[in-house]
Amino acid sequence: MPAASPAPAEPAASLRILVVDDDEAVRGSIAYQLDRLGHQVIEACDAQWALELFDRHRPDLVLSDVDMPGFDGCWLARQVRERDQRGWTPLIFLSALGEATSVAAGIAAGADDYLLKPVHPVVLEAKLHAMRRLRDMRSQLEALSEELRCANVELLRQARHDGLTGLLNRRGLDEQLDVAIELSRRNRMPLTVMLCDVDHFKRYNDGLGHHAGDECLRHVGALLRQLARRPMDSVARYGGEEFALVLPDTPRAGARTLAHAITRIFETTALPHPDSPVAAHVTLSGGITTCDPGSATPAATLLQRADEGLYLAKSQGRNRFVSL
Ligand SMILES: Nc1nc2c(ncn2[C@@H]2O[C@H](COP(=O)(O)OP(=O)(O)OP(=O)(O)O)[C@@H](O)[C@H]2O)c(=O)[nH]1
Repeated sequence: MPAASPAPAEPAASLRILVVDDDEAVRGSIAYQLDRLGHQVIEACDAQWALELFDRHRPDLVLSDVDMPGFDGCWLARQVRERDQRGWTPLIFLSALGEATSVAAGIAAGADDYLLKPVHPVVLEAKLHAMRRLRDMRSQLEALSEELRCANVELLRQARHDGLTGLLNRRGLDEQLDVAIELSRRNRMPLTVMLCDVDHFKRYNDGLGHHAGDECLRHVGALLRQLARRPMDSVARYGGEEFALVLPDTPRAGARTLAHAITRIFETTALPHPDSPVAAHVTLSGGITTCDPGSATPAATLLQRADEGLYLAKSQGRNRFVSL
């Protein structure tokens, strides 16, 4: 019975292969075989030159002799693995040294396979297919881990932002506030915190429906963002219809100016409020507190003072800001 011929290998996608051998005839013969299989070949006659070419071309695969003058294949394998820490380049040793200890040392140095020279062309082709499969798996893994990384970044972003307005949520603001307090202490800058609340928002919802209420909150958020637009300013939806602003390097006078601008922009935008005893448009009440340069007042104290100011603004007739 005729010997079964090897199963035809799937066509190999072109690989960039670094061939390292000090024997020009051996190197040329391997390069010729690889070239015929459609691969792109880079040749090096010693380990040091191979490493330079590896850095320059980042090949898909390294085929290297082990016993070479100067640095040997094991040295090359170790260097490649060191440079490869974020990825993985398959490396196969082609050697005339077939003792078990040589094979073990080659694999320990970082090789993925160890073939005895001369290598049968069919065996070499089969090994290339195996390495290509591994390379493709690695690419898929890399793509997957990049997807996961992006998903994690998005999850972190969502954990700190409010879905309705796109502003920071309470958690995001608390973090920003801690950073702002520390910065204000170190740089001896004043720090202002404002809490604002939409006046008679229950009536707004009751009159126009929750959907319109949501739209109104988006609008309020956008207006506040528009005014508090310094790079270090933070605007957050702090809860239901309550918004918070953290304004580093903002003294009392600056805070008053901003509060005035907020009241004015709601007047000029005049978003109708059909059932507000305060005005025909949506209005805000707010509490303001400013800590003096370097005082490092705790976050809870600042928020409590701003909340007391807000309570006073509500009780004094709404549509105003009270600074404490
Ligand atoms: N549409 C909508 N309404 C919300 C949301 N979160 C909270 N609210 C509503 O906001 C209203 C807040 O009502 P209150 O706390 O009584 O305050 P208010 O009516 O604004 O009255 P004052 O603050 O005293 O001026 C409630 O009706 C909540 O249901 C939201 O995400 N969307």
